[in-house]
Amino acid sequence: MDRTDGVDAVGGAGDGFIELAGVEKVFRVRRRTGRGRRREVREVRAVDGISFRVPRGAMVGYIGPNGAGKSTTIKMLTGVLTPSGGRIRVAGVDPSRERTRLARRMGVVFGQRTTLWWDLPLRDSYALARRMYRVPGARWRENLERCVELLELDGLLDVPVRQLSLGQRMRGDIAAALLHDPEVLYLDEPTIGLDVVSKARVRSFLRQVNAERGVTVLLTTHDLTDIEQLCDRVMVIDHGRLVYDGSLAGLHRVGGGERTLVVDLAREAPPVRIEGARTVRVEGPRQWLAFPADASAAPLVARIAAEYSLVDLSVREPDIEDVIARMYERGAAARGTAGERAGEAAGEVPAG
Ligand SMILES: Nc1ncnc2c1ncn2[C@@H]1O[C@H](COP(=O)(O)OP(=O)(O)OP(=O)(O)O)[C@@H](O)[C@H]1O
Repeated sequence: MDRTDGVDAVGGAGDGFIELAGVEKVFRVRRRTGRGRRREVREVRAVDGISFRVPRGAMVGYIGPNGAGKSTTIKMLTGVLTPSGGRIRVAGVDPSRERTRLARRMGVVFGQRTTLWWDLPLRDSYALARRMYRVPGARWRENLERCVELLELDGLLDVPVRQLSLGQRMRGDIAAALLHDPEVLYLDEPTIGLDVVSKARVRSFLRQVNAERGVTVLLTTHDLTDIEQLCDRVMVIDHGRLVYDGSLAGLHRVGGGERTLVVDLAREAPPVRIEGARTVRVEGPRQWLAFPADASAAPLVARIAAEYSLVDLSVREPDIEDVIARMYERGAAARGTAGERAGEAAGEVPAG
């Protein structure tokens, strides 16, 4: 398999701005069971020996099914949780030991929760954060202006957070995470529940922040389009273990899934017949065409446009759950730890 440009192979050499070596997190859950209401302690291995390195300035996807251990990893990276085993370094610092020192250097967005003050307008939330991080006034104003412009927050700064739509609130949260010039940004489902337009805005902003300021970004998402549009590298976690580290195209190759091209024609037509795709659904002028997930949609679009009158189109990524299930079916999720595979030349390694 070919190595992805700019990708730091798992456990390989390079500037590991974020470094995890054999990291584990075990939760002990107490519950009362049976008639006697006996107390039982159950162990949940949320993260089970994960190793990877992310170089400074990279934008990396961290994906997996529900309960895989993504949020737990992010909480350990931010220092909110202490690992049960292994070692974490972010910019050379142990996050759980020096959480406050690191807090100034990182931004965090949890898509399902806001870090903003619910009853305050965005502007006041930002002013409070500015005092907390002690950012010089001129720098703060410059950052705020840039975020307001790129995230289209103008007109929203004086609205109390609870009155904002989900998309507006998310953009407000992303700005809040960046106003103190962090070197690293952790995003946990930043596009969850957003409409297409808001998703596009958020993605374009993240691309700019990464390119212009060199902010290192670790992104968890259920939407593979986020990964496709933002990340050269994706890591897949399942049951607390890293099962893949490489490019999205490589993941599709080992997962062997299909993407769907949704086309809107000018009028109803019989199922489209073109080479490289098969029509799986027709509803009025809209048709769904499945094609191999590691293939490009561009030639298909060109073929359809040449023969049909095309009004609109979009590409849908397969579900993460399906991709991972197929990886296991095909035996592509290899045994052995990610660290052990460091010697292998591939950037696209099914790890496991
Ligand atoms: N504080 C906790 N106490 C006990 N178990 C926990 C705790 N936090 C997480 N877990 C368990 O650890 C496992 C991993 O959870 P985690 O939230 O990290 O997964 P996730 O990949 O982020 O999932 P999702 O996509 O659903 O948010 C799950 O089985 C979860 O129930």
